[in-house]
Amino acid sequence: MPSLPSSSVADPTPPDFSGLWVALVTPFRADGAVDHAALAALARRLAAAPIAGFVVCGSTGEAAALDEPEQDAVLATVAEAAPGVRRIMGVSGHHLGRTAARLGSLAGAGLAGVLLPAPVYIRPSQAGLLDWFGQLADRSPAPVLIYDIPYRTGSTLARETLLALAAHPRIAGIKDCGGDADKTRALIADGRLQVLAGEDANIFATVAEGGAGAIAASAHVHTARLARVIALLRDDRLAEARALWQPLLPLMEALFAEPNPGPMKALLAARGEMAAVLRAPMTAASEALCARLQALDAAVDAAG
Ligand SMILES: O=C(O)C1=N[C@H](C(=O)O)C[C@H](O)C1
Repeated sequence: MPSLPSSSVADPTPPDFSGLWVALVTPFRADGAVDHAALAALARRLAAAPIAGFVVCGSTGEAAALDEPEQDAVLATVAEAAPGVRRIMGVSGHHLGRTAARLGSLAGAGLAGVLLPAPVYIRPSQAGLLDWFGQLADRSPAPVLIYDIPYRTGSTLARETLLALAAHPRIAGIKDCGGDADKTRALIADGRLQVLAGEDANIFATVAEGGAGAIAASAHVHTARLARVIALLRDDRLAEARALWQPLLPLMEALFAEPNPGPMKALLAARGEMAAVLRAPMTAASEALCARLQALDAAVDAAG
């Protein structure tokens, strides 16, 4: 196994990423511009729930369709609307120098962390992935969460690679969309990375097996309920957690029945919180799914 490049000095206190992080959508107006008023109102509403914080400009935030000034403006709006809530910023790319420079540009942003995926489109070797994350972590102004999402990046991070990266003092956790339960368990057993479920339907299993929490797009709705599920699981109160979780699952599955974040934006639009507008190539959810989402959303409320 290749070794890590040189790294920075360890943080004295390891950061705590446990709990529920909301992977924020970026609302757009009908003319396609970022709807900062809707974003601020959304951040204020969610800040009242017991969340760990926000993930800004992740895949749910349509970061790939935002230029850097827009991403900075989105981050600023969230920080201003909910100043007491921690923020993780998504940073992705496939050019090492430009991605490192982007990280450097966020130095004064007061971030709790950055969420870094593998370089998209390139499909490097495991040694190349180790180098990518190691070099970026060396230069990151905030603790790094590895975003393991092979179906978006095209690169699978092997268990050995992740365990090697866990030795880096700036790499604190993983958003786990890896689709490999054995790998998830090995990381939890190893204990150095905080494992956050990144697939909404896997939240229960991951946290029940010792994961620290979740980063979830579905957390825009029934937020307190989902946060409670995680808290109960972390407290070994399985039956109570299951009772709250089960009514959420059909809605969660429907929220990913079409490409995220179309369904979530449709539901938030039906609640009057924003327009159901996405930037190309993402598309709005179908009318049939919108109707189903509203029925499933009401069913969670009815479940009490
Ligand atoms: O943006 C995120 O973070 C999330 N992305 C996943 C995705 O790739 O669609 C879903 C998850 O709920 C949060």
